[in-house]
Amino acid sequence: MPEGQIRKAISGFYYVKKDDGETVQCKGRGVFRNRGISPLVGDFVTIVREGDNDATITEVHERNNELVRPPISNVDQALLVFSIVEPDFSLHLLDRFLVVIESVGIQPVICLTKKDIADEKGLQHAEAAMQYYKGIGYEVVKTFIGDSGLSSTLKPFLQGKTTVLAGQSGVGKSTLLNTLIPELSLKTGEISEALGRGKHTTRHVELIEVEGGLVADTPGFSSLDFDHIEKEELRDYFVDMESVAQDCKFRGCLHLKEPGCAVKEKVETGEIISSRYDNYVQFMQEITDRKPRYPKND
Ligand SMILES: Nc1nc2c(ncn2[C@@H]2O[C@H](COP(=O)(O)OP(=O)(O)OP(=O)(O)O)[C@@H](O)[C@H]2O)c(=O)[nH]1
Ligand SMILES: [Zn+2]
Repeated sequence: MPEGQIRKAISGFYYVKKDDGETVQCKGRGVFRNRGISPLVGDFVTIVREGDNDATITEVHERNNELVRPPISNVDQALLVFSIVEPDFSLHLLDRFLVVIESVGIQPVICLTKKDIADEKGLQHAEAAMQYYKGIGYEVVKTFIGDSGLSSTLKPFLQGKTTVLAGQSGVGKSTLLNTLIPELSLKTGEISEALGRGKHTTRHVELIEVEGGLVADTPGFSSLDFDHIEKEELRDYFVDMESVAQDCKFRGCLHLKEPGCAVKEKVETGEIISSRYDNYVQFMQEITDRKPRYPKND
């Protein structure tokens, strides 16, 4: 039976790109609903043909991961968009995004925008910070509006991967997507403000082939809470801490008040920047303060 990937979903129909390159419109089987599975864009599926133009999805293969916003599965990478100015670059927000993205098993790539309007001070601040993040293994790219070389800058990152864009409002996600996928024409800041609330009309999600990879055509992923993260897990999402944790005196060290903590030593010497550690402590507090969750009754 043919296999393929759901690239688009609109009003009950799924558009499956088969392994042989053909795209087929498919219905989902009712049986999925009974099992609580709803096929997602990004899913690898098995289909059966029913006549020339119709087909049904008979099986959804196991997912590597799935996101709620945007609703897609099997995402490899998030392009984490941060502007150097307007809004100002924030290390706190960067660490927050990194933790959330690492926690769902997606590789982050940091993308700095608006270098064309950044002043010397803002640029230096962001660049100094980026030296550190590169040092702990993160990829960093810089872009600006109207950058004609954008596709080739991003090509090595997009190739062979499924990518979503993430970042706070106004950083330039739609602008980036429009430059990468010119036929999209997503509304950017100025226009959407004029239209007021109307901009949040629901639209379908699609995975579009760009530079040898797939990019979700929607700037999603803005939920930044730690609801799904446990206290003992948080440290694993700080790569720089995780890599020295084996030198802590206590095996289960949370790098807080424990004696002989290798992480705190590295913060003292400056090998781990203090903003990272401060953010870790603050996120830990948020998780600790979280109200206990009770199972829902419905
Ligand atoms: N100067 C400059 N302006 C930019 C750049 N990128 C985006 N902008 C502007 O910043 C504003 C916001 O850009 P958007 O692309 O709408 O930002 P967004 O991240 O999609 O914002 P939301 O839709 O609110 O999530 C727009 O006015 C863009 O024209 C850039 O690199 N340089
Ligand atoms: Zn420790």
